[in-house]
Amino acid sequence: MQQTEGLGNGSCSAPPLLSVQEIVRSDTENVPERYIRNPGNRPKSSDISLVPDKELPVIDFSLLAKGDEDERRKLDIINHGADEALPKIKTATRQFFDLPLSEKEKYAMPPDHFEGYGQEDKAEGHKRDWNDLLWLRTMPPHSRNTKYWPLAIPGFKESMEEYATEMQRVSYEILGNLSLLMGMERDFLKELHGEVKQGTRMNYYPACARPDLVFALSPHCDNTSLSLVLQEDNITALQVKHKGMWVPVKPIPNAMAVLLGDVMESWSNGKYKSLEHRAVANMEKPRISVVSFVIPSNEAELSPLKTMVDDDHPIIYKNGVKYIDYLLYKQTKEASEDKNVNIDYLKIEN
Ligand SMILES: O=C(O)CCC(=O)C(=O)O
Ligand SMILES: [Fe+2]
Repeated sequence: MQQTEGLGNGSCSAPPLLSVQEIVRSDTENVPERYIRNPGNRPKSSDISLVPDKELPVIDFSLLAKGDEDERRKLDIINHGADEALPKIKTATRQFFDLPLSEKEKYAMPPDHFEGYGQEDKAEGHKRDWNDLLWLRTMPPHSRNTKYWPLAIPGFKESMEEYATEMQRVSYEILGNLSLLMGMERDFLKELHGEVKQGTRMNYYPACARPDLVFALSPHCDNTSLSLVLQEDNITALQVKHKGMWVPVKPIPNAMAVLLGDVMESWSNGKYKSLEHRAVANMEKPRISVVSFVIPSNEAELSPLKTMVDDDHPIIYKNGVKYIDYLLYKQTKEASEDKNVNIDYLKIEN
């Protein structure tokens, strides 16, 4: 089996660029050792082609925006009004990954950085995901690092700007509704973020000859307040953990999945759980996804809201953990341990 890992430009100082897309380009059967999970940590064969047996809740955003109580607290969202932005960002994502490696390399993620083109950081000896990505800071506009933006692709900038604006609008509406659900004023959660940051992650998962041996994306929780996942139509690959079982999230064309993250679990004193999720690979065709992350400022405090704590709901999450401290802890752990680090760091018991 040919090993195509570490596609560098040959110079000693440049870090090797890893790309699963390049691995399968020359040999579609190739699954290098570093991607093969140890037995016991593989997707169960029956989990790879999970057929949704029940419908996940679908939020009609137009009802949510009108203040409809029943629409609050659901999972997939439709009628969000971003109908033009979504297909455009999918096209832009495909166009980026279709570029030759020599072009994509121009946007390569430097070592120990999360922004740019590459793969998620994993320490030596730890298994990699069957995933290449482009991670960009997208909001606020002054945070954009355009050296990582593939501006040579016609229309990329406009598509990304439109998508970023639309995702910000949708996120604020969701945060507003969650604030009301938690007994606070509409603007409360948004303001708790400090300056609200938005990151966009474009994912590419090539077809894989052995989806039973790899994870497209390891099980994880997002370190966000919430994440909006735009999926490829017609491929069911995203799975969420519900009552100990992996449940597939069947894509609804032009809808997004809303995943609450660790920050919301802490703010809600555990009422709204950070959703564990993962993606499985498939043999037939490549898949893309685009994720919009809602991220608090470094100084934002992760403490349960006063309205979420009473005699029946004693405080179980710490007060006053700075977002940056939590993030650094989680990043160090995730890179050095081949497992999902859960939210325990934020719990008082720990
Ligand atoms: O590709 C997907 O469906 C999920 C992506 C995801 O969870 C992430 O990028 O954090
Ligand atoms: Fe995620």
